[in-house]
Amino acid sequence: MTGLFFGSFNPIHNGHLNIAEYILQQQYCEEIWFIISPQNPFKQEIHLLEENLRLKMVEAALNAHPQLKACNIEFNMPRPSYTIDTLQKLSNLYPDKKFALIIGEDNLKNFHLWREHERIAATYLIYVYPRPSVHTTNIYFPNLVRIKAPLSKISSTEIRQMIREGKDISALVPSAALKLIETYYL
Ligand SMILES: Nc1ncnc2c1ncn2[C@@H]1O[C@H](COP(=O)(O)OP(=O)(O)OP(=O)(O)O)[C@@H](O)[C@H]1O
Ligand SMILES: O=C(O)c1ccc[n+]([C@@H]2O[C@H](COP(=O)([O-])O)[C@@H](O)[C@H]2O)c1
Repeated sequence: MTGLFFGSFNPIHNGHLNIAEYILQQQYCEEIWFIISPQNPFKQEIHLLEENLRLKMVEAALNAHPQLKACNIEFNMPRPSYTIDTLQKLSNLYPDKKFALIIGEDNLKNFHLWREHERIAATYLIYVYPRPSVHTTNIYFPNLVRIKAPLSKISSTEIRQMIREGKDISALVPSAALKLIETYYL
């Protein structure tokens, strides 16, 4: 199984990396592709760093992890980035691969608002990683797999804020991407 970890990664942080490592360690997937979305349909463009810079940070962070790859397939696709379109494109390009989605619980909460969410849920396994302060126990569908894993409070929003305030973020982001992150967000 190839896990598709969709995200803005603005910037990538240790929460993301811990999720991916846990999913590999528990053998839910053999490899995970980080799909950098230029424009989440629900996020304001103004808050997003240019996608090529976000990609560079993800590549730096994943460099030492052979089972984790950065993927820029959405860079040449229409905006905003609708996940159903990317899933279809990837399934056409890689007919022999089995894909599953990986999302945080905050995204599960809004999943019913995603374009063609019923088709996504009918076609792909969806691994949901728990997120603090988000409660979605009322949501159920057959392809939903809840990962029972340690919670992480880290968010990209908090990291951007800390950089603006001159605080030390080194414990929160992958060390291989630290310099790039500090440079791009200062
Ligand atoms: N600490 C976390 N715990 C669980 N899931 C997370 C965590 N951080 C991010 N995710 C999930 O990873 C995916 C990509 O996240 P994203 O790039 O939006 O990071 P974020 O920290 O949520 O960013 P922002 O604070 O800018 O919204 C999403 O599905 C999100 O739910
Ligand atoms: O397809 C949709 O309708 C849709 C709606 C909201 C979010 N998404 C995708 O969900 C992913 C998670 O986004 P984010 O910003 O929380 O990391 C990202 O790839 C978005 O493009 C997709």
